[in-house]
Amino acid sequence: KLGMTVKKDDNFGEWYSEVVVHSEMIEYYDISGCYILRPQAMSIWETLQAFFDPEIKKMGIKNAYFPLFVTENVLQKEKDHIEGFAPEVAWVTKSGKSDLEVPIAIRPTSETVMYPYFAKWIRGHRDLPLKLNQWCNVVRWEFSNPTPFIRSREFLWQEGHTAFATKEEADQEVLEILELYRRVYEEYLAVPVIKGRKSELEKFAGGLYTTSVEAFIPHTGRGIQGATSHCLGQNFAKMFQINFEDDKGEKGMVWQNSWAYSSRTIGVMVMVHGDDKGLVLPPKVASVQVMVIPVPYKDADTTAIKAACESTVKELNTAAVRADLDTRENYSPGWKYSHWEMKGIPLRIEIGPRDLEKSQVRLVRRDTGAKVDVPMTELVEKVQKILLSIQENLFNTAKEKRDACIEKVHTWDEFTTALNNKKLIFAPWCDEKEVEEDAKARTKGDHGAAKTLCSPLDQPEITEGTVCFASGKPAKKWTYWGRSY
Ligand SMILES: O=C1CCCN[C@@H]1CCCn1cnc2cc(F)c(Cl)cc2c1=O
Ligand SMILES: [Mg+2]
Repeated sequence: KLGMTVKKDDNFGEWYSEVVVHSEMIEYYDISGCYILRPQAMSIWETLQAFFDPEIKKMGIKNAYFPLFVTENVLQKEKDHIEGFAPEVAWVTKSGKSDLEVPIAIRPTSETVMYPYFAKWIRGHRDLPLKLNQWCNVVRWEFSNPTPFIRSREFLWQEGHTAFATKEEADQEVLEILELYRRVYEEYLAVPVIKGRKSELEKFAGGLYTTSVEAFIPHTGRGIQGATSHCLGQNFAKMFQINFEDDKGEKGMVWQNSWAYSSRTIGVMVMVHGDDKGLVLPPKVASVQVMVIPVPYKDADTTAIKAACESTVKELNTAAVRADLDTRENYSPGWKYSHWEMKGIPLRIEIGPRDLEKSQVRLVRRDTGAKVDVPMTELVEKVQKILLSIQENLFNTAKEKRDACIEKVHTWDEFTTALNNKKLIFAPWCDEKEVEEDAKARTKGDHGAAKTLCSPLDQPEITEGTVCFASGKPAKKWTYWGRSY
């Protein structure tokens, strides 16, 4: 395989496409907007699932699996739920040569698939809370620029759908799930995110309120929604007649939530950490954390070197470090270094004749390129420490870069300047829908309009007299604004 040819600073879109393909995470497919997830990508997906699934089970959520297909009349159940989404619904209209009697939609999300059965299963308050999740794919036939992991016509996600007797229970779960999403990004993918609430304009129209974790890509100056946790209120309970008899014998409607993260998480990680050598994997999601490479010298004892590599891998694997070795003779050490750097392996171990003599190995970090010689007797402890340090360094570096992009503004002029400087804008806002709509209209351009990303749950104080940057009205919230994916 050729090396990287595009630099991250020169052409981000082409760089990104090259990284995901050359790191062997993605293979492009002959249907636009569809991508093959190769093992490295799938193993990251599985690692995140291995964290998230037990966590939601601890919260009493059970996995189920609902059909991929939904009938037209059920999908159309509620106009405002699918308002504007209709063009992206994919339909099955034939089987073999014959047309289907009634066209069948492929789920773009599963509210309308699930909620008729929630109505059937929920009768009394003893049937509550009902808390289901499914790990599945969904299809949205979008036409705006398809991007591997970030925007694809089919993607993997988990979608949680829960129903409670009281709003308080729903409100609490929304935030518990949001904290899990923060952990997926910050503890596993080493990507800093902001927990916040979506504006009335940006929220899920079918719900009561939407919370999200928002990431930011400094290179493009664009925000990206990382995951979302909605409180649906009783909107869907009304639509689908999901009510129950409470303990006083009265009929009440349930309070619902729905929440999701998707394979988009992987793309955000690539964008944030990748560099001009290719992918950079945080150790916690790296299927191989350490690659051991023999450095044979012309007359050196290659057998002894190979044996040392094998015992090094064995020792690391015994200590639950995911290590592998590359002893292929038809590739030079140099070729292997750039190959495994391209694949994002966090740590490389080189073992040559000099290392053998001194009973040491050379460790090379993928994040900083730093090299350190370590006595073989201290191998495991040093490798474990360095892997932790790489995980932390990736997060801290990403956080510093993200924070350096944050610009606090107070006026419209400061806002537009910051926007054109690709900043993540933090502004006092009157929280009025028309003002956001107006700001969007005024910032329309070939880079896309500015929009609210979220109002952080952790709100700074609004000092007396602070006015909205756009309308001049009294400010109600500090809100992050920017262009987004
Ligand atoms: O974001 C989540 C968490 C997990 C469950 N779903 C919600 C809302 C999804 C919004 N949404 C998003 N996209 C959609 C696309 C569509 F074609 C149709 Cl018909 C509906 C929707 C739609 O409702
Ligand atoms: Mg969409």
